[in-house]
Order: sequence, then structure tokens, then C-alpha cells
Amino acid sequence: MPDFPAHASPAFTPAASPRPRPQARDRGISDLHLTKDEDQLVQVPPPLVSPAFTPPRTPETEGQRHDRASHPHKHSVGGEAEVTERAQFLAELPEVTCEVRARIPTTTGTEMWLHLYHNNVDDKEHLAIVFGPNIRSKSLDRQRPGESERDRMIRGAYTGTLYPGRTSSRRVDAIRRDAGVGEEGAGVGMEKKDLGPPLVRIHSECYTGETVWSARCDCGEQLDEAARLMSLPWPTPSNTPGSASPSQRPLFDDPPAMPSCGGVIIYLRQEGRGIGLLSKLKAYNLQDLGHDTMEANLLLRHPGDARSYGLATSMLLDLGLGGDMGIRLLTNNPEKVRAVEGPGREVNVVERVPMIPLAWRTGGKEGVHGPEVEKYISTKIEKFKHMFSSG
Ligand SMILES: Nc1nc2c(ncn2[C@@H]2O[C@H](COP(=O)(O)OP(=O)(O)OP(=O)(O)O)[C@@H](O)[C@H]2O)c(=O)[nH]1
Repeated sequence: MPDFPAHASPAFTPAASPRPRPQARDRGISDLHLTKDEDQLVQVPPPLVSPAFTPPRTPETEGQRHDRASHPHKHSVGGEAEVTERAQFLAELPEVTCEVRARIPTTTGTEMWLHLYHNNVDDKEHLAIVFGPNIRSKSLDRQRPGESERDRMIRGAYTGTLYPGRTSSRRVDAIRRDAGVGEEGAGVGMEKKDLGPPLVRIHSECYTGETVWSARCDCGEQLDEAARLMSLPWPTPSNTPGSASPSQRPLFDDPPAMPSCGGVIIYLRQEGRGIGLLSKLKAYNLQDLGHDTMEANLLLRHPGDARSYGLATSMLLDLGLGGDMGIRLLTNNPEKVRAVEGPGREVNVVERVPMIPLAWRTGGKEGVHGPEVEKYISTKIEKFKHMFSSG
């Protein structure tokens, strides 16, 4: 067993050396030659499994292989060459239920709908922040035993807006029935078949970057930017003269050139890339001692990235965003693209939209900048193989 430094967790016996493993996250999508046979898969060393790691990983993690089914998996994202991989996934997606939804007004006039989810794999409250009127949670709208119209309104299972004295939730199924639209119809906005794919961000919790203004990472900025993009005025067929292809479309400064279904930020409680705030703060001290963000995790006997995205897949499906229409995923992280699609390709990522740091786009005038964030982003590029262009 290798010698671990004193700051490494005493409670955990590592399953393997804490050196960066040659694994999928260390390669770009186009580098994946995924014709591995089962023998090759078995030879891959097991990962360092974090004791703080709660949700099961759906993507191609080597651990928990006995739980996994193997599926041929095709990608064609952001214009990249289509590759086929034999990815390892959990056989089943987690079950999720939207417990409550509420309107969140903002000072800019944008309104969003905060959806709080429970699930069957952890006890955390994961969130979906929904922009636009066309995305609704199926589990939220479902009738619950014995509930009154007021109960439904209190948990957010209503259509339109609440006002003092309102007595009916105006159920979506009744509206659909009256309008003669089936499952596909959004019921309260336009029909989904007339709309383009929604913009989706899968965001992981970062207390330091989002709440205490840390300039070690760009997480707060990314959350703000995702919300800004999803708050842009929604084009409708009547005010949209024509649709441009994704490659013709400016990435950040214009709304999508075709009517979009809306936008969703899936906010997962996976602080510190899944290692938790306690370990992340230790990792920051290791970073101040000269290690990069991946090395610091490994020295603490955590994986470089301990996150999973099965909950995000299930939440997107609950919001009606699987299927043919697909989603446009706002990320630089190739692993997220693969993982969110799910074990049976339940969600289809039709486009990856990169997140370019604001400091890069403004010549350093705006956005998070400084030596720490620069090192953080360069490690994302070099070791996590994040892609900061639309290619
Ligand atoms: N362990 C660790 N986690 C960090 C550090 N800096 C930020 N994080 C966490 O990294 C996560 C941010 O990742 P995301 O922004 O969701 O996604 P990403 O993998 O960076 O990829 P993008 O989608 O391109 O942003 C959050 O959970 C942060 O708390 C760090 O130095 N160490």
C-alpha cells in the first residue's frame, strides 16, 4: 500500500493507488475508441470510491460493475465525429418525485419555477430551476391520495398563476383534454412538437463559488450565465422569421433562433464534485500547498470526480425532456454529456453548448479572474479534458 500523507482520511482504505487513472474522463470524446471487449473492461483497476459519495454513478465508472448493464452508445455532439462506445451504466435510473414547485420572481423581471425533488437513492433535495411555461413535472401533476384543490396549489401543482382567493388548481390533464391534446402537448404553453430543444445545464453545488464569492473556481459565474441565457426572451413562431442551424448561431449573445421549449438548470447537491464541503476545504489547503484540483482530491483518497448524473437524467425525464426532441446541454465536460443521456439513451443530447469563462470573453474586464481560477481552469482542460469550444 502506498504511503499516504497525514491529511488523508484515516477511515478509508484505498482500493487503488491515488495516481490519476487512465479512464474516460482523461480523454476527449473523439479519442474514445470504444470497442473494448469484456476482458479489457475487467482489467481496468477499480476506482477510489469516496466515502462521501452518495448517488450511484450511471456513467462508465468501473466500480459497481455487477450492478451494470452494458449498452452500445452512440454520440454525435457539437458536430464531432460520431463514436460508438460500450459504456457501463446502472441498469436502472433512480426514481424521482417532484415534491413541490414555487414561482421565484427576480428583480430583472424574469420568473422561474423552482422544483424540489426527492429520490430513492439519497436523502438530498436536488433541484430543477425551470425557465419558460412549457416544461412541467409529471410527478408533480399526478393526483395524490386524498388531496384537495388547496393542497395541490400549496405544493405547486397548478397551472397559470396563484392569486388571493383562487380555489382551483386547473389540472393539466383537464386542460389537455379540453384542448384535445395528448401527452405530448405542454397544455399550458405551446405544443412541444412545435418547439426546439430546451437549453439544459446540469450544475453541481458549490458553496464557495456560489455563496461566499470564491475566486478559486468559476462555478458562481457559470450558474449566473446559465440563468441569463435561459432568461433571454423566448422566441415564438410568430416573432421568429426563420431558424438558423446551431453552427450559424452566436453562442452567447442571442437567443436560439428557433422557438425553444424552454430551459432548465438541474441543480445537484454534489458539493465539491461529490466529495462534500469538508473534503473540498481540505483540498483547497492542498491546492495552496501546490497541488492542482485533481491531485488534491486524490491525495484525500477521493476520486478526481465523484459525481454521478443518473438523478439528472431522471429529473429531465420527469420534466418531459427525454425522447426525440433532445436537449442542448450547456457544459464543457465530456463526461456529463455521456452520463446524462442515461443507460438506455433515455435523454438525447443533440448539441453541446460550451461555457466560455467571462474573463476570456471580455479580455479580463469581467468575470472571475486571478491565479487560482486560472490554474483551476487549466487543470480542467489538461486533466479532466474539458472542451472550451463548440468543436
Ligand atoms: N473537489 C473540488 N471540487 C471543486 C473545486 N472547485 C469547484 N469544485 C466543485 O466542482 C463542481 C463544479 O462542477 P460543474 O460546474 O457542475 O461542472 P464541471 O464538471 O466543472 O463542468 P461544466 O459543466 O463545464 O461546468 C462543484 O460541485 C464545485 O463545488 C475544487 O477545487 N475541488
